[in-house]
Amino acid sequence: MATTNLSNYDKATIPNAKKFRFGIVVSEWNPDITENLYLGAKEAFLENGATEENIIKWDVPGSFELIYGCKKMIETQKLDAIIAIGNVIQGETKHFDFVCDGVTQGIKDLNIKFDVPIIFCVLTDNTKQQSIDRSGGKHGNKGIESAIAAIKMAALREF
Ligand SMILES: Nc1c(NC[C@H](O)[C@H](O)[C@H](O)CO)[nH]c(=O)[nH]c1=O
Ligand SMILES: CC(=O)[C@@H](O)COP(=O)(O)O
Repeated sequence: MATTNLSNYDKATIPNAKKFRFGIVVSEWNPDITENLYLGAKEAFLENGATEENIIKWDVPGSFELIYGCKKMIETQKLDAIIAIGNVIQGETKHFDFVCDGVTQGIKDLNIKFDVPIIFCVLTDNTKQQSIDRSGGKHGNKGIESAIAAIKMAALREF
């Protein structure tokens, strides 16, 4: 099955992020993965003109808590876009299915309810290796891709 890697982007096609303020909510489950996703996103923001003081990071216990964390961030911070970062890896039970579906639906609902785009950067993988490959490995870094999406959506939000 094809795996799309958008981590290598043409900077000339990305709006300058200097005037935007971004939030990043990061799940503490699988921190080796989520921290790499966060660092990829932060570096991409900075590379495209964002400033350190305009990148707000909050940590939450797990991917399911990304929903409340993003909601609270929207309600208390003045932001142009948010990235929700998590990594859910299949275990022995159906809990994987419920966490993945719950966070997907929750983030979708927030995108509908509020006027701040939330980018879905939750890796939902069968194996740890799949997560490694997508957080700075052979399939790129989904954190970078999410930051580019956040910049584009922040620009779109201005219309
Ligand atoms: N198994 C994983 C979880 N599970 C925890 C849930 O996200 C949540 O924190 C708990 O159900 C309490 O509400 N979370 C991940 O992010 N990744 C996993 O692999
Ligand atoms: C996605 C999860 O919550 C999962 O990693 C927990 O593992 P298990 O299904 O073996 O309890």
